[in-house]
Amino acid sequence: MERDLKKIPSPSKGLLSSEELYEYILETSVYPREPEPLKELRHVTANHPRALMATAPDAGQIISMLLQLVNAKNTIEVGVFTGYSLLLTALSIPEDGKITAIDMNRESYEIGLPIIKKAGVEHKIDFIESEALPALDRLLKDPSNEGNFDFAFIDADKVNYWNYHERLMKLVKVGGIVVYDNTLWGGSVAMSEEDTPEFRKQGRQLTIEFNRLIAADPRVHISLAPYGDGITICRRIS
Ligand SMILES: C[S@@+](CC[C@H](N)C(=O)[O-])C[C@H]1O[C@@H](n2cnc3c(N)ncnc32)[C@H](O)[C@@H]1O
Repeated sequence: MERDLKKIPSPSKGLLSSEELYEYILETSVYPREPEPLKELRHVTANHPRALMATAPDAGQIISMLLQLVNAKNTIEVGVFTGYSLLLTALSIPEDGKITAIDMNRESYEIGLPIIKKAGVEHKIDFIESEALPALDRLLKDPSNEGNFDFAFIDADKVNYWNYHERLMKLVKVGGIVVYDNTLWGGSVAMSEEDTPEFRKQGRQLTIEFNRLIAADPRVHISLAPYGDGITICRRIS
């Protein structure tokens, strides 16, 4: 029997006023337009014990639109997991586009890889199994990489977001876009310390600090948008 992949639950990260409202957005606007390979990858990832790590489909939809709006061809991804955001990037950039995808865990990438191959987009991906900071520093050692990227998506360890940002301000061209995931951290950024569940406390502090720094950074225009777990869209302006 054919599975109805539209029905796989994507848990709300709690930012909207009700689960029903989030479901409404997914059911009316996201799932009907989600490419089949992405549905399949979302389904495969749903069985993973850390399935919640995957980029939310509604965030994916706007990221795909941004990629196409800026005609992104050469992109960076930090934090691949099973590859939802990676596959959506690969499906959104042209045939000769390239994604430098960095994750220290190749095992999870391999869960999604058969679907990426079946979708015919593996040739666009250069997967680097590494800690992200040294990998970005290696890219920066080659001067031809400076300003050579049109787009970057960052979805890894929050403790390094500002370190990634400093490197991306050299790698991504002026006019290019950098998107940071989880910048509302389950809504905890607006909670008091006492009301914040223990497991969210450290991420909350790191996210608040990152949001403060990026809001004061004159090198970028920004928009913190409540898709998924919150995404901050930056456009490099200098
Ligand atoms: C939230 S998940 C990424 C989700 C992914 N964007 C998706 O759509 O499924 C975070 C990923 O970052 C990776 N990661 C965490 N810290 C890292 C680091 N310092 N260097 C490289 N990868 C890291 C983890 O291995 C994990 O796969």
